[in-house]
Amino acid sequence: MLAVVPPPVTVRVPAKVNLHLAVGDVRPDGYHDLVTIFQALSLVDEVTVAVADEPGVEVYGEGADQVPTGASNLAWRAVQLLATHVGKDADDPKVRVVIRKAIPVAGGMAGGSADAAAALVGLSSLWRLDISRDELAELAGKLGADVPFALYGSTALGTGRGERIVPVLGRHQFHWVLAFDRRGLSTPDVFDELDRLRAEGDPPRVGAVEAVLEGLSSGDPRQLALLLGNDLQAAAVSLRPNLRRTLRAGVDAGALAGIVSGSGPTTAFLCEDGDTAVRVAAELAGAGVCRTVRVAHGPVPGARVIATEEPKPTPPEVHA
Ligand SMILES: C[C@](O)(CO)[C@H](O)COP(=O)(O)OP(=O)(O)OC[C@H]1O[C@@H](n2ccc(N)nc2=O)[C@H](O)[C@@H]1O
Ligand SMILES: Nc1ncnc2c1ncn2[C@@H]1O[C@H](COP(=O)(O)OP(=O)(O)OP(=O)(O)O)[C@@H](O)[C@H]1O
Repeated sequence: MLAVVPPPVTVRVPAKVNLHLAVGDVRPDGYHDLVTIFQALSLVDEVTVAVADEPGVEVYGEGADQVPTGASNLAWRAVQLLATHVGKDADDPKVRVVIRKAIPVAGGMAGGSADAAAALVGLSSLWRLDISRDELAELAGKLGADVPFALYGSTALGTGRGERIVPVLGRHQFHWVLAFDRRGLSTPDVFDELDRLRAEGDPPRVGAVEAVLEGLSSGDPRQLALLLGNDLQAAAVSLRPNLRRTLRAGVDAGALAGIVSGSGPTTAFLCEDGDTAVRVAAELAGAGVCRTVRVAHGPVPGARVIATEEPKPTPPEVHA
């Protein structure tokens, strides 16, 4: 009898921006305690997993040449972790992973984490596993602090290393412009720089998270704009002083506020509405302060299997 090979599974997974990122002291394990509000945006990677005799990873799209295709690829690490968890051979899982990237690499938007979350969801379907999202989230937390959020998407409060996720309810959409920088930034370097700045002085700290939750529930981008904040911003700007100019240029172009996204160097600009976002994007692209500009909205759902015929959204792209 012929064995039936299941068809490939494609998963769409969003980038994130941190609307609020409060960083505590460094812990004995080298991580920092965080209180953060994540929002998933309509800037997505697509990850396809397929049964294959020749295992491996292929990467296409935004920044593909900077992404490892070997054992250090986060999506491949997810394959191996899930294989071990369900008793398969992690060294020969008979899976091929194809990643189509739109999320900037080392951009502070959790692109690698998103791909890992997508691989977990895709394999659960390919291998027909009876595994809940909460069980997947347990595994996801072992891969990186940002991975569990990419499973859930929408808007959520993250605590611990950022891996403990509680959904934030809300039905309002917000409109963003994202400015990609010319080169990526290493997340550990940015946390180290914050520790250094704190040892030397008193870099700004964000306010209380409750105010941001209220701003979100109001649905008023003007109110939310006043409350956006990121403790890592001073460190990212210290390592990349050009970000100061980018942040200024976005606000000059008509955004309500701009912040560094996570550990940067991507900057995210909150706009009044979708039309304003397109105008701000065009002006920012013309200002020559960044590599590429994208328009996005959020919140959007987390990693989910898509029908193969579902068209990929193509956010307006403007090259600076
Ligand atoms: C900056 C954020 O994107 C905000 O959401 C995340 O905190 C980073 O999450 P991530 O990239 O998934 O981080 P991981 O891959 O788990 O950790 C990479 C490195 O970042 C630093 N790190 C990360 C998360 C955290 N809460 N404290 C840290 O100090 C540590 O040096 C760690 O070794
Ligand atoms: N699938 C992947 N996609 C992107 N980068 C990957 C992937 N797997 C491994 N990496 C490595 O991880 C590094 C960080 O990439 P990533 O895009 O996740 O950063 P980031 O968006 O700044 O992450 P975060 O916001 O979670 O800190 C890259 O420099 C790359 O070498």
